[in-house]
Amino acid sequence: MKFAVLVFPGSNCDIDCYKAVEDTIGQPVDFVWHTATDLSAYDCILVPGGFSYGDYLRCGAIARFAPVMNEVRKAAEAGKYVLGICNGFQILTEAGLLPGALLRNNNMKFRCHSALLEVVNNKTAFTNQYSAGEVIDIPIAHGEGNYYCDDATLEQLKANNQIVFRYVAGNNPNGSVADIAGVSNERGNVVGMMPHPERAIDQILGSEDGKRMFTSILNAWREQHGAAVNG
Ligand SMILES: NC(=O)CC[C@H](N)C(=O)O
Repeated sequence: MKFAVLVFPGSNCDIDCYKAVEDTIGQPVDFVWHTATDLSAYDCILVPGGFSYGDYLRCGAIARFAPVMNEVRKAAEAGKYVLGICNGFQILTEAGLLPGALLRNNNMKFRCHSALLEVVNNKTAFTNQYSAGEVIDIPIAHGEGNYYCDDATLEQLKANNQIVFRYVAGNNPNGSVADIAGVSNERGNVVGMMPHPERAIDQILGSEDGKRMFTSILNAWREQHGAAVNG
C-alpha cells in the first residue's frame, strides 16, 4: 500500500506524518509537493497539518487552489483514502471535499494540549481498529479548529454516521458544533480531524492512541484488496 504526504509551503506536520506511516505500518510513503499533477500511484493521501500559505485569508483558503488539490479530488472520487489532519482538515473543507468549515477557536486562543476524543464511528477505513465509544487521547494544536455547520448539515452528518470523532463532554476546546472533532464525507473514504494522531504513536510522545488510525487504514486497504491483515 502506498502513501502520499502532501507538502504545501508552510506545512509543518509532513515529516511527522511520514514517520508515523513508517513507524506504525512500515508502508512505502513519499512526500508530494503541492504542484504535483499526478497522484495515481497512491492508495492513501495524507494532507498534513501546519500553516499552509501562512494561514492568510483563512487557514486552508489558499492551499485549496494548489494544483495537487485537483488530484486529491480525483483520488477521493475514485474511492481512495484521504485523511486531512488539522490544517489538512481545513484544506479539505475549503476544497468542498468535506462538509462544514473551521472557524477561529471560540476563546480566540491557539490551543495546544492533549484532548480526549470519543470514537463515534468505528466503521471507517481510518477507525476500524477502535471500539465504538472508545475514549482516546490525541493532542490538538490549532487556532481555527471551531467546527461549524448549519443545522441541516448537522442532521445529515448524524443520519449518515459522518461524525467520526467528538471531544468528550465538557472538554470541547474550541466551541465546535456538537463537540465535533472529525468528520467524513458521505462515502466515508475522506476524513478530516483537528487532533493529530501522528503525534500520538508512541508512549514517549505521551500517547500511542493515534497508532490505530494508521493500522486501520492498512487493514481497510488489505480487506479491500483481499489480503489477510497480517499476511
Ligand atoms: N497544527 C495545525 O495544522 C494548525 C492549523 C492552523 N494553522 C491553525 O492554527 O488552526
